[in-house]
Amino acid sequence: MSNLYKVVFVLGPPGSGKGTQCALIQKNFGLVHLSAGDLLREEQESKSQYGQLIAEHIRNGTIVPVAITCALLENAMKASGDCAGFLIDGFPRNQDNLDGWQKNMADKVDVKFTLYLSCKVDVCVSRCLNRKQGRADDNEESLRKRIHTYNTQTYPIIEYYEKLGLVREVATCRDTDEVYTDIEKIFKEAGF
Ligand SMILES: Nc1ncnc2c1ncn2[C@@H]1O[C@H](COP(=O)(O)OP(=O)(O)O)[C@@H](O)[C@H]1O
Ligand SMILES: Nc1ccn([C@H]2C[C@H](O)[C@@H](COP(=O)(O)OP(=O)(O)O)O2)c(=O)n1
Ligand SMILES: [Mg+2]
Repeated sequence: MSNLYKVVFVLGPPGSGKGTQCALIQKNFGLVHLSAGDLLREEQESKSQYGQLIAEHIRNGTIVPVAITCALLENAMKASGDCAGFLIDGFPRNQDNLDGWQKNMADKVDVKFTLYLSCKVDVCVSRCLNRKQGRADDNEESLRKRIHTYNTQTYPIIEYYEKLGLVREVATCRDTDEVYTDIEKIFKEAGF
């Protein structure tokens, strides 16, 4: 048991605060934050053979095939050395992600729970439009597609983990520090 990687998945709509809260959890609990979206953007910017495919999925708000994303996550986990565990942000985002993860990673990890950051769509959209990170997908058209993908493909994954009793939900339409106070309790209760 002890040499399995501890994993917490972090899911929620675009702009719900996954990256913001993961940075705080990483700092205070020593878990390593791995954002699937960030890893895909880095892969796209390197001279990857998948660069164009990744760019198209990001702009269209659709989900990159799991073989690419899961390999990036596994490589990042192997490269990170000893840590309290991993916060896997923005994954698994659809059934293909989940199937690929179960096939390749299920016997190497101990999934503790899924942190579900819930937030109203209008708040999420306005946060993304004001994010100012120069992202190709923080525009109204891409956001409409990303929200559609979230509702039709990602939310069912949250429901899957809910049925297993593995979802911890935190409402994020509040100040960052109020949200984090609730998250901190959840991680303490889980023994981190
Ligand atoms: N609780 C909050 N209140 C107000 N703004 C927030 C809050 N959490 C995050 N933000 C801002 O909203 C934007 C999206 O947050 P981010 O953490 O990147 O979300 P996600 O990774 O879920 O898309 C960022 O500009 C961030 O600074
Ligand atoms: N598991 C994943 C995660 C992200 N992606 C792609 C498609 C997503 O719309 C983009 C951006 O994801 P990211 O998690 O960075 O976006 P948000 O933080 O939710 O705003 O990356 C993916 O294809 N597969
Ligand atoms: Mg993010």
